[in-house]
Amino acid sequence: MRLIPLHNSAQVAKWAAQHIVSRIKAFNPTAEKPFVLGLPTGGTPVETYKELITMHKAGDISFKHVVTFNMDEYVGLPKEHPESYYSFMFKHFFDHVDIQKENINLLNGNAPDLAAECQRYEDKMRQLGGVQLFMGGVGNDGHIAFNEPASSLASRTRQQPLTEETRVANSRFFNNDVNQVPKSALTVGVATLMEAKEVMVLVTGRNKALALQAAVEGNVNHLWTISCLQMHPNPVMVCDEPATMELRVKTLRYFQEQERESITALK
Ligand SMILES: N[C@@H]1[C@@H](O)[C@H](O)[C@@H](COP(=O)(O)O)O[C@@H]1O
Repeated sequence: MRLIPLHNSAQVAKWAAQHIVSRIKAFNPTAEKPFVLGLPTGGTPVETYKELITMHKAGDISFKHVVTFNMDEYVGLPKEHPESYYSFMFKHFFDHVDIQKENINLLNGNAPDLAAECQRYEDKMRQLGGVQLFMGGVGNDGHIAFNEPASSLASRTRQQPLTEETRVANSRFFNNDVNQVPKSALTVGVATLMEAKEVMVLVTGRNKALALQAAVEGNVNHLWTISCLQMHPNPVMVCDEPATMELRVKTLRYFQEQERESITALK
């Protein structure tokens, strides 16, 4: 596992955006061979999307041959609702870059057959040769995408009930009214994420410190689904200082030493 310990969330956004851009460039995508990028929502990645937009506007990167798959979507929330993940993605990213509309994939939380919708999503990812890089965030309780505690580590894309903790955390986007937060979501599974060539998770803020500890120092455990990354061949966690508060000094020093070059290379 790589852990990139940075000072603040602005640096996390910069590092993550530069990493995505360098992966896309190295892949050299074309219409026939697009780069498949997995994307999250939430407060954490907003700054990274801003950095990507800045780099795009500066002419550093094109998303023309990038195909995206979002991690999750609420069930039953109209897609035009300002807090649907569909609306989020257009507002914070898609509307500002040159991605082609037909290359955008989001789960439809209003599909008449939700199981079929999840299968369609899995099939489409596979047809495109799988995800090259999946970016994610993490919930306070260590969930990745909407793989809530005790999700099977072999789970695939499916409907998942949301825990009270997650609904309370996300009520900040719904006028602080937990009753407005949908009770379930469609989410890619842990096993779906594990098939991506690389998984990059952004972890910022003191409230993510226990999740980061579980991911890096804990055992692989379905109660902290983020810990699945320990079994992934190519995971990278990018974090700020407050998120490292629960790590052992020795753990943190190890990664600071290990990643010195990549940290100093940050422009
Ligand atoms: N389904 C999303 C996750 O994908 C996200 O990682 C998490 C943390 O969000 P935030 O970045 O707002 O803390 O929230 C939601 O539950």
